Amino acid sequence: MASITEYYAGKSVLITGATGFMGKVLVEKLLWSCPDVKALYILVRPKAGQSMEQRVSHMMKCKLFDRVREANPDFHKKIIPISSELTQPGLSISPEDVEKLSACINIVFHCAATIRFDEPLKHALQLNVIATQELLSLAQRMHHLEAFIHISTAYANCNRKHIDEVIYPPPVEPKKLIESLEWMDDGIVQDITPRLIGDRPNTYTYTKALAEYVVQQEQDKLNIGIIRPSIVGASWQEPFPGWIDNFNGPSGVFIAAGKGILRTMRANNDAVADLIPVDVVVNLTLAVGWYTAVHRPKTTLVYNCTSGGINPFHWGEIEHHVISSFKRNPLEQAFRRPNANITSNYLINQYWILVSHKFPALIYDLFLRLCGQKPQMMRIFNRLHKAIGLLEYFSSQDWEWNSDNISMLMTGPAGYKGAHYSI
Ligand SMILES: CCCCC/C=C\C/C=C\CCCCCCCC(=O)SCCNC(=O)CCNC(=O)[C@H](O)C(C)(C)COP(=O)(O)OP(=O)(O)OC[C@H]1O[C@@H](n2cnc3c(N)ncnc32)[C@H](O)[C@@H]1OP(=O)(O)O
Ligand SMILES: NC(=O)C1=CN([C@@H]2O[C@H](COP(=O)(O)OP(=O)(O)OC[C@H]3O[C@@H](n4cnc5c(N)ncnc54)[C@H](OP(=O)(O)O)[C@@H]3O)[C@@H](O)[C@H]2O)C=CC1
Repeated sequence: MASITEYYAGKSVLITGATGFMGKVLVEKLLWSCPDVKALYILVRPKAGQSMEQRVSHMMKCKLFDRVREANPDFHKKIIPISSELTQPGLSISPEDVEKLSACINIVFHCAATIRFDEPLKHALQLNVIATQELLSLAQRMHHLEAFIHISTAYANCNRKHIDEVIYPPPVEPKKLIESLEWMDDGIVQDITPRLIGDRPNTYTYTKALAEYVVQQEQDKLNIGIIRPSIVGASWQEPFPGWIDNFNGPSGVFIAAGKGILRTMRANNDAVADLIPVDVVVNLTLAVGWYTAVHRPKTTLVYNCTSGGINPFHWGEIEHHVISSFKRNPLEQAFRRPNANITSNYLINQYWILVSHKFPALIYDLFLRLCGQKPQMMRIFNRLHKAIGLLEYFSSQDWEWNSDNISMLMTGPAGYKGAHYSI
């Protein structure tokens, strides 16, 4: 049986979301560990005044790609950008590119999504659900497709306490929701969003749950694997320890604490902080791609890519590690010396917000005004409070994820022993 590295040799891979946090690490790892991969087709849109080509060339200069660049200075030749805006009909891929992809792609990794917790429902639906449907339709036109791997989230079913590696019935039939929202203006959609999302905390988890369902609907036609990572953090080992390029999830909170801005946050000290390093998720993704293509499971397998069941780490411990490490390695231009407390008590948290956040911000802004400068601290705190308000749901409770399929992959007859793909 082909090893993971052997499997990818000579294959053409399509990746969505390759410019994102996880997508970049996936591209790097494929180029590094599977040097004989034939080509990586990546769907990219122009953004922020940069063309698709400029964005890709900028991305390849990133430190993340140092080891690949050193091993093969021509590595960029394997990356083939395809212009695509996923929110447009047909993913706005040109007919020529559709032909090209249909003729050569062997495996699809669908990473693109909006991961914002405050995304308006229509947009979250458009990107996370409708674009996924469009990609599935494109995949069905691919003559040599061996596997379609969809990246979901462990929190797609966060309205449950125990989460198995199954696709749960969707909160609503996606097709009906898409049809209904089509004629509604944004104001109406905003008004009914809380009723629609029900016991889920945001449009992100809601639309990711719907996306899992639409992916599963194609299981008779495609060979599918679904990966559900929990809270994806900085790299553990590869390409080097500690790589991260965003403020998502807890990383923005950590930086705010390191800058001495964040002094208090509502979280449950004893709740499991289900963090998973990005390189572990990427290793699993490549292993799942290989397993799905080679073993062709009869039904869609779901992989809960979580850490809490194996190596639990708690928010209380994180607080200690974050603060002590910023005390040892202080950040530049900190507002105050780092010192943060997490509490599960609403009133205590409100008290410390007043005393340790708002009052110092007020004083500092007054000082800035007196110096003839624009006040800024209260604005920063308001944004921080909005962000942590959206994150608290996840740091205040525990979930239990079954991870039998991950164990099967690592230790079962598939023989995946983790060499070069530690999970
Ligand atoms: C010391 C004690 C520590 C104890 C830790 C305790 C608890 C940890 C807390 C939380 C853990 C829960 C994590 C749950 C994750 C669930 C897992 C998932 O499924 S994945 C996807 C996760 N998605 C996200 O994390 C996205 C969340 N972010 C958003 O939804 C939005 O960014 C927002 C928070 C609503 C803010 O939106 P806004 O429009 O106001 O800002 P922008 O996003 O446009 O960003 C503007 C600007 O600010 C920077 N930024 C963004 N977030 C932060 C932040 N948290 N802290 C600091 N700065 C932040 C951003 O980079 C932009 O910068 P620039 O303008 O320069 O580009
Ligand atoms: N980060 C996390 O903690 C977790 C993430 N996940 C899942 O992992 C996957 C990747 O997440 P992550 O890398 O963190 O997310 P990022 O936000 O870093 O990346 C999102 C990617 O999607 C692309 N994208 C977004 N909108 C469009 C669009 N309209 N057209 C084309 N491309 C678009 C982005 O492209 P562009 O650069 O052009 O914006 C980017 O490449 C997602 O499916 C997410 O749900 C699951 C659990 C946790």
